[in-house]
Amino acid sequence: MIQIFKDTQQLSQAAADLFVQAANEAVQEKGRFTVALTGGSSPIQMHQFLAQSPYREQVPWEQTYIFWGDERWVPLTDEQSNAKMALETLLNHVPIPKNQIFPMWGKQEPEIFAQQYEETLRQHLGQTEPSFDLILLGMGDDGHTASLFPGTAVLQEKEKWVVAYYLEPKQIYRITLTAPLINQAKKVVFITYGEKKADALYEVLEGRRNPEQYPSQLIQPQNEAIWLVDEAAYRRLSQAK
Ligand SMILES: O=C1O[C@H](COP(=O)(O)O)[C@@H](O)[C@H](O)[C@H]1O
Repeated sequence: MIQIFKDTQQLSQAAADLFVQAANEAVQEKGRFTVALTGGSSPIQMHQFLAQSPYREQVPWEQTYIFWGDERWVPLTDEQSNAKMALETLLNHVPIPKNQIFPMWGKQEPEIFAQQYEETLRQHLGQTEPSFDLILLGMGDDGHTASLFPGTAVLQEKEKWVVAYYLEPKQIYRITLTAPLINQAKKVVFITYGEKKADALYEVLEGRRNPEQYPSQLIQPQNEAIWLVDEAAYRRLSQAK
């Protein structure tokens, strides 16, 4: 499902609304809410809404468990850290217990950390049908999502939930949830805006199937993904209609 917004403020507010709704539904149903945040710049405005009234009071923070969809393998003090961004724009401003926040960063080797993160997820996502209540995703100009980058081996992963690997072009380790786990989520929301995303958005949603080049095509959750896009990102799709 695609929802189109005039500007990033309206789009980010809609994302915050979906967050509040998913959180309350999950807590009503089973007493807790598990969510994976996205990194990059796209979620910042949504975080700022959630950190302020009236949104701040509408989220059951005491019952919320925060994970990440992906991370650059850098300490929490590094400007590249997705967790640092989320702490500064959202998590440091809301009453969430600190032991319910699970950044993708540790002192061990990234591959070992990935295995341990998966074990932690297995303890939190439920036994019978393990799934996140909500996964937020962004999309890069190249069609990547989380750290599922074009042409990487992680795109073929069928078993593991979390994978760390060296991303040669960017000269950095990345750690990411895999498509099989993302697709088990109860709700997946993409936050995508800006002219620079227009070509990739078109290819992902209307182009021929080619997830090696456009990994966002791998995201096909049991319940349809919700794409929140602005008019600039939607431009090529609107021309095609
Ligand atoms: O590297 C990453 O990029 C994508 C897209 O970032 P954005 O700045 O265009 O929003 C992001 O979704 C991912 O979490 C991040 O690690």
